[in-house]
This record gives sequence, structure tokens and C-alpha cells, in this order.
Amino acid sequence: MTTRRRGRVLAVTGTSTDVGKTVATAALAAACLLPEVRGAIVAGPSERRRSGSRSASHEGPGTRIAVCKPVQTGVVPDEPGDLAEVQRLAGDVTTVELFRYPEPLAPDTAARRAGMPLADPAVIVRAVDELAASHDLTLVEGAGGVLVRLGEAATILDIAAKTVVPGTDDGVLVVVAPGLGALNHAELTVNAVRALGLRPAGLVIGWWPADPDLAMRCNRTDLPRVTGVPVVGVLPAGAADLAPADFRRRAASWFDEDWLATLSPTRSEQLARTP
Ligand SMILES: Nc1ncnc2c1ncn2[C@@H]1O[C@H](COP(=O)(O)OP(=O)(O)OP(=O)(O)O)[C@@H](O)[C@H]1O
Ligand SMILES: C[C@H](N)[C@H](N)CCCCCC(=O)O
Ligand SMILES: [Mg+2]
Repeated sequence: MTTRRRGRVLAVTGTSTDVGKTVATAALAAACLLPEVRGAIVAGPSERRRSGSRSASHEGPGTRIAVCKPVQTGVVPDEPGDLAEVQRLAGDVTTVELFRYPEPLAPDTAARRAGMPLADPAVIVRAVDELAASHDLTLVEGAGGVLVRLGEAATILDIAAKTVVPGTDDGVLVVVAPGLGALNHAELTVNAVRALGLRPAGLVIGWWPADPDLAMRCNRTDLPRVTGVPVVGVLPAGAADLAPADFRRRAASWFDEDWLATLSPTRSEQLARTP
């Protein structure tokens, strides 16, 4: 029986469109590319914890990050989409987009209106598996919210169900808005993740203003309380407007340090788990 080397896979969904999935994906990629975090990701929590400090660097081959946007809508051929923004902000990551449709609509609707073939879930799953075989971390960004159809009766959760490895730190990252209304949207989204037997990997607040209002301040504790999922990242409002160098320098600080480090066990541990 051959075992394929396999890195970590995180599906990135959100409570809706425009909630900040792409910017959060770029921030997580940038954070994992930082040398000190890279050491933690490649070394795995046990080695990092032995060293006892975040600055422990592991002279591995470095973290290889892939970002897949299976289906992009609202762009015409050759127009930059989400992956262009990820590369602008995060830098050296592998990016793969598989299907794109011109109108800014749900992918299945946009495909039908364009008279184009619907996105094929099997193609998406194969592409994600190939990326995971050659990257330490593969982030897969859906389109819109969690139940948006990417193709024929396939959501980002159906893709995740066929690509994440149960019992590992793989899972589904949920990007949420900070304000009033977020509790309901977040719990509905997390319940949809769990309904497919998937692991919510954490909540990321897509943008946090300098002057949060009452609901926002309450949500910082209520979001994890009502969903049972920790807030593992909070991006400051304006993050996407930073110069890329500043974005990359600051990105790791927007995520929980221990969560970043547990993002992926060492490759050997992961290899052992891969059937
Ligand atoms: N923390 C932030 N600071 C500044 N701007 C932000 C931040 N997060 C998101 N934005 C902006 O908000 C808009 C929507 O963000 P983004 O494109 O990441 O949403 P999305 O959830 O990926 O949307 P889609 O469903 O289309 O993929 C973009 O213009 C983006 O630049
Ligand atoms: C065009 C937009 N930026 C996204 N790519 C697609 C959002 C689809 C949302 C569908 C819906 O929930 O109504
Ligand atoms: Mg996006």
C-alpha cells in the first residue's frame, strides 16, 4: 500500500459573500509563510513546543502554501479574481482556479445563464488532492456563503467532505462579520458544517473596526459561545488596504499563535494518518 505525502487542507467559507474570505485566506497564507510560523507549521506542535518559543525555526524545506478558488464568478477571462488578490497580499503561494463565469452571481446560476458547463465537483476534488500532495497547507475558498452551489448540487462543504481527512486538523474555517446579525449567521453556518460531519476549524472575524460598537464587542465572546467554535483570527479593518509588505509582516499577529502552530502536524505524523 503506497501512502501519499499529504499536507493540511482547510476549506474557507463564510457567513455570506463579501464577508472577507479572500482577505482572510491571504492573511492565513501570509502568516504561515513567515519564517517563525513556517518553522512551527513544518516542525509541528510537538517540536515547536519543545523549543518553547514561537521564534523556533525549523530548517525544513519551508512551508509550501496552495490556495484553490474552485469557482470564480463575476469576472471575464483574463480579469483578475480572488486569487490575484491573494497573490498580491500574500506573495509566494501556489494558486489554482478551475472554473469562472462572467456574471457576479452564484456559480451554478452564472453557469446556466452563460450556457456554460457547471463546475464539476470531481475535477475540484482531484485538484485539491493534488495540491495537498505537494503542499504543507492547501486553502480552498468557496464562493459566497456555505450553501452556495459551486456546481450541480455541490457546495464547498461537499468538496470538503471529499478532501479533508477526518481526525486531523483539517477542517472548515468560517469567516464572519463582526456586527449585529453575525450570531445567527455564524451559528447557521457552523451547523451546516457539522451537519456534514465536518470539523469547524475556527472562526475568523473578517474585519474589526478601530471603534467597535456594542454588538461587535459582545460578539467577541458570544460568537464562540453560541457556535462552540473558537475565534482563531481577527483581521483589522483596513488590512486589505495595507501595502503587501506590511500585510505580510503583520498577518501572523491577526491569528491565535497556538492555533497557527497546530494547523498541521509534522509531515510524518500526517503521512502515517493517510490511508
Ligand atoms: N480586513 C479588511 N480590511 C479592509 N478591507 C477588507 C477586509 N476584509 C475584506 N475587505 C474588503 O471587503 C471586500 C470583500 O472582501 P472579500 O473579497 O475577501 O470577500 P469574500 O468573502 O471573499 O467575497 P466572495 O464571496 O466574493 O469571495 C473586498 O473589497 C475586500 O478588499
Ligand atoms: C459574485 C460574488 N462576489 C460571489 N463570488 C458569489 C456570491 C454568490 C452568493 C449567492 C447568494 O447567497 O445569494
Ligand atoms: Mg473571495
